[in-house]
Amino acid sequence: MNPEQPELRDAAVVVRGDRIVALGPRADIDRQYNAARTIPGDGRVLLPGLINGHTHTAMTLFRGMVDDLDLMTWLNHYVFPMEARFVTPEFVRTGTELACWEMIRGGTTTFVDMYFYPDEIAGVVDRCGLRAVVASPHIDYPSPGFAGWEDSFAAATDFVSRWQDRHPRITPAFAPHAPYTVAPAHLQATVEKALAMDAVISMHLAEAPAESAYIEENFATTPVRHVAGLGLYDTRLIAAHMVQLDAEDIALTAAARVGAVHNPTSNMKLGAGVSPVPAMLAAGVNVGLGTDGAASNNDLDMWDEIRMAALLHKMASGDPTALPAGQALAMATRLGAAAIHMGDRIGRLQVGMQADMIQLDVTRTHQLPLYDVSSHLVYVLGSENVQTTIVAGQVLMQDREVLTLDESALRASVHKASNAIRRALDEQQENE
Ligand SMILES: CSC[C@H]1O[C@@H](n2cnc3c(O)ncnc32)[C@H](O)[C@@H]1O
Ligand SMILES: [Zn+2]
Repeated sequence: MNPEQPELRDAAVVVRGDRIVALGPRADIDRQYNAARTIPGDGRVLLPGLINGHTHTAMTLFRGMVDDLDLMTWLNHYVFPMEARFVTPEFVRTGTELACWEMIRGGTTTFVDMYFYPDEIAGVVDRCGLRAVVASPHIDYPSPGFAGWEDSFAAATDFVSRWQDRHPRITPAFAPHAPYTVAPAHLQATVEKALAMDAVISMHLAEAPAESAYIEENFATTPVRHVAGLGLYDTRLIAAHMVQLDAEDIALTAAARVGAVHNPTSNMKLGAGVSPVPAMLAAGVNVGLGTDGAASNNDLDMWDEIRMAALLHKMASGDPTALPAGQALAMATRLGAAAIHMGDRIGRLQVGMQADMIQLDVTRTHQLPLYDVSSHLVYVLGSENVQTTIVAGQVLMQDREVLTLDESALRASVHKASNAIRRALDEQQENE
């Protein structure tokens, strides 16, 4: 994933503290360094850790709650009411731990989260060792813990000011929900605060036809031009979805260096449409990949997203050369890092970069033979091949054992939280 350096075979990487300090042929490294600890790499591919550019981690507890609906029905009739009823700090702690467990097992080392009770999320990130952008949500309607815009925006501002530059692996951010749930004046207020505090903004943008219709009817423009006109394109914006775009929107996005995060599984499942990813990449937009929440996916497996993206754009364009394997892989690593405004720190195996790395086993009989590494990673392997997950030089999983979370305690908490949700779903079914 370092475009200047070809794939290395029989190589070694040296880590000191949280950084990569050397990499090259194993024989050279062995001569120059006397490592205190060595992790063998025979039969394994070493890659930069995967970057999930858009998710709602605690929604793992809503996995499979309701399926096969369009975005607005799913949100307004099911998700928002269930969130109002069940989302508490404890719910978020358990759901985020479950998500982090799944991400560590699947080789995701960085994620961008937008969910309620962000201090709980930051606490889990601190303990489990992952890296995250934790974005504090604000929305014009009542949401868990808040009556509406005023208090949710005040809490987001407080969260960003308390976490900015405080933790080496946690980046706080603002999260206005979407252009159809946050008024223009409130989006402008977010821009002012984010610029003053040098903070990132993460938001849903141009996701589905209903959003475009609402913005066209109320503001006579597209969602992208609407938010760009309010100043969001002058900030370090991470725009999730970016499906409903025209050529002018794409040019604006490229020029503003706005990061776009493509969520192929969620877009397909909610019938939101096909994001013009090949056109964005051709225009120079940094396009990353995300899972969205487990309630619209229904997992947080980035290998699925990589493969879905590579296949979806071939099918949608009728062009089998669209989004080749290497480009799909770059979207989950190097390009994804740039899309979330962290391209100087993560996404590449290179001296000076953070030591966020994963090892995949490539020796399983049913997955043989291996001819081309990129092709194999995208079209053959999956999360079950990830053997080792390392973030900032700390080993979070070795030989598929997660070292930083307690699996049996986590299973008990998930059981407790999901029992209450199951009872509510049963009641709802009885009343329908
Ligand atoms: C304010 S961010 C958290 C908020 O977003 C909701 N959400 C989850 N997935 C999506 C999506 O694809 N589009 C729009 N909103 C989404 C989530 O349920 C929370 O309420
Ligand atoms: Zn989302």
